Amino acid sequence: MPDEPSADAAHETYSYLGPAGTFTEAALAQVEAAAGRTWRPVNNVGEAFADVISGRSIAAMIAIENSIEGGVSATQDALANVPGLRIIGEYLVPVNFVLVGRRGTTIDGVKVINAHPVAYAQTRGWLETALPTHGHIPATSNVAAASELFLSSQADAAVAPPGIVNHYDVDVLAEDIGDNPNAVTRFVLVGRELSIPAPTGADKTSLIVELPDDHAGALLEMLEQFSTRGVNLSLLESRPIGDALGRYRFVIDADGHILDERVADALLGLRRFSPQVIFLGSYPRADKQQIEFTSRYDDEVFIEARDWLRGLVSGEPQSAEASSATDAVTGM
Ligand SMILES: O=C(O)C(=O)C[C@]1(C(=O)O)C=C[C@@H](O)C=C1
Repeated sequence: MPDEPSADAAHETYSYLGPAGTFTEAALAQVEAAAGRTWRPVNNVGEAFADVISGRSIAAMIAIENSIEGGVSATQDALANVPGLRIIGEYLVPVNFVLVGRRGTTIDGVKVINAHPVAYAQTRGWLETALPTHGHIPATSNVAAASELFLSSQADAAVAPPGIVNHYDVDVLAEDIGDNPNAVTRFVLVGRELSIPAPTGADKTSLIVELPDDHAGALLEMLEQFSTRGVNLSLLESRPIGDALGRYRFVIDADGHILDERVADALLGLRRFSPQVIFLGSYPRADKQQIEFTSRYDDEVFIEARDWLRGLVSGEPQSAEASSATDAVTGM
């Protein structure tokens, strides 16, 4: 089987949305373990995840959220539908864009533009003002948008990362065309490794959760699983499940790590409540911001409460000193 990658080769390979020069490649450049390894450019999220599942690559770097456009739906849907994937790290890349054309193109001659849909959404305001009658052809990545200008593309120009001039012989027709100069894209490194990185105190847990049969308050009940354990959410997005109109799953990022008692307890609550909970991983936050929560959700409070229950069940006499787990732990 000539196509079968050797275990060593897979161990050496990281997949990313290519070709070279994409923002995804810039995210992969932040991964220390990927330095000096093979970087395999792919055309879409499905191909990247197939590499990981088949063992061709040890991990894949994938865009998951943009500060302007929101969640990258192709990634969220693939994470919901491809079993066996785990997020092992997150990375942030500031994004801004230029408009480029083949040598000699002038901006007045631009009628049709190649652009990745997420990049197009981030430059739409500028394009609608500068080129109000333009047409748009979607591209598989920002760099592919520019490279296609040299194939049989109908487009006159492309939305691309500023570094594109290092890869292709193009004229820059306009700079800084992003609608928001502070735009950032969040990327995740996805692997198959089921062991969970140790907690750092600045972690995130990603989940996909379905609601039980349609009933009033179901979404509120799901959110209560977090709020009653003092767990803050940094992302909550709905995506259609796809089997019928009006059925949604929820993509969730919760502050904390599965080894934090309050997060583990929220997961137990979700598991009892929801017909499907997909655990995508607990991993260090890119911004390294420590998670803050009130002391009544400390690990020790959960542990003391469990010990108390165990004591009751095994017939131990109750201590009169503290009346609740929080009091016992905080000495209040
Ligand atoms: O085309 C690229 O450069 C990418 O890395 C892909 C991608 C994305 O998939 O969202 C990444 C960042 C930008 O926000 C737009 C496109």
